[in-house]
Amino acid sequence: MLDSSAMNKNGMVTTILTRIRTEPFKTFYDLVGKELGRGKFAVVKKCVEKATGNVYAAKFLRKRRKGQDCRADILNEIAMLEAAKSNPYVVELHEVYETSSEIILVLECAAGGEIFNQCVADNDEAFTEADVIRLARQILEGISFLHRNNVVHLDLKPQNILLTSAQPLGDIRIVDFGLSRRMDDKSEVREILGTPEYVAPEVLSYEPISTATDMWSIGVLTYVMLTGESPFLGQDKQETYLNISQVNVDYSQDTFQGISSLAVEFIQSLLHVDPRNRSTADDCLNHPWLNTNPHTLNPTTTPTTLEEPETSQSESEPESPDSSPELLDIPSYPTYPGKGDLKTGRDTFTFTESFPSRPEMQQELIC
Ligand SMILES: Nc1ncnc2c1ncn2[C@@H]1O[C@H](COP(=O)(O)OP(=O)(O)OP(=O)(O)O)[C@@H](O)[C@H]1O
Repeated sequence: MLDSSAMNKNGMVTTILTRIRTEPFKTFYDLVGKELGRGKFAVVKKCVEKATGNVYAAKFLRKRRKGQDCRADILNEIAMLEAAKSNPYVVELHEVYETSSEIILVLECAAGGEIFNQCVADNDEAFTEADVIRLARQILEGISFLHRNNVVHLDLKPQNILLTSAQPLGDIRIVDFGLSRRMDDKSEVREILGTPEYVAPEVLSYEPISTATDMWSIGVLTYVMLTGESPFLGQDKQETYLNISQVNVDYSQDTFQGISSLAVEFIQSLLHVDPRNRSTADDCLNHPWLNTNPHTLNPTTTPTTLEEPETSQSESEPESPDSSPELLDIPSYPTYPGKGDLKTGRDTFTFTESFPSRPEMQQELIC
């Protein structure tokens, strides 16, 4: 459990237990093969520990980003990984090195790559519903562990769920704790960050963030894993935000062809505007969809129309987009968009460009 005294006002923790080594990384590791992946400020490369021959993934994180010192953000990422150390579904942190310009996280290597690849794969390589049930259980066990330890991930998406092997299909590992925060009962965390397609409505409306914020993303993630389509992705970011704030989701039989109605119910239990109405990770683990023999599941018979936005709004729900100050910055509101054949995009953003009404937040999110 993380020590709350080590937490700053935004839920960031910068006190870590891991010793940061300053010897040259290459004295102990050889870089091998091609890059495993990259994000905005990091590149991840496969490496072999010379002493043991063990393979790891070295994540090279730049300390300076857009002219700002972001070492504290990296320490926070390390602290979050430490908090999740004993969970098998969270990537394991082996060692940390530091140079004048970078911090290198030596992580367990998840050799099967991102589940994103299978989400957008052609039919024979795409996940079956039985695969999704098994992987969703693992994701939820990892997330339930994080939430019990007061950690919210805040960037759950198919690019941050990796596989130990792709074929045969292995187990999942949750990665990228760069946006993760510690929650406690005493302080509220409100931040504008995440990846537009996966981000929860309360993030867009600058309401407090909670463990339920991750649960929304799990609803989106499950949708993408089952259908290969991103439920809220619009033609541009504004349309995506509008789709999210109105919970404009296509649950049509066309989209959910051959998928059980229990799966649809499971997703619906997560995609509620009001975070209090969303299932928790433990509720999800008890949901019948994850506890039924996949071979006995019946394909869906859900309606073919777009879901109506939720009508009864509580205090914490954003009101209609017209009265939401953040969304008022959006230049024009499209009417309900036709979804067409949208596939999931892979861009990661912080919302620095899209919320000009919150300069103080933008400053914070420059990293
Ligand atoms: N432990 C790992 N094993 C194998 N591949 C990894 C591992 N960690 C990360 N990767 C690959 O590198 C990519 C980038 O890693 P990660 O998301 O942690 O970087 P990031 O810079 O924090 O990303 P972002 O800009 O999305 O915040 C991942 O999507 C994945 O493809």
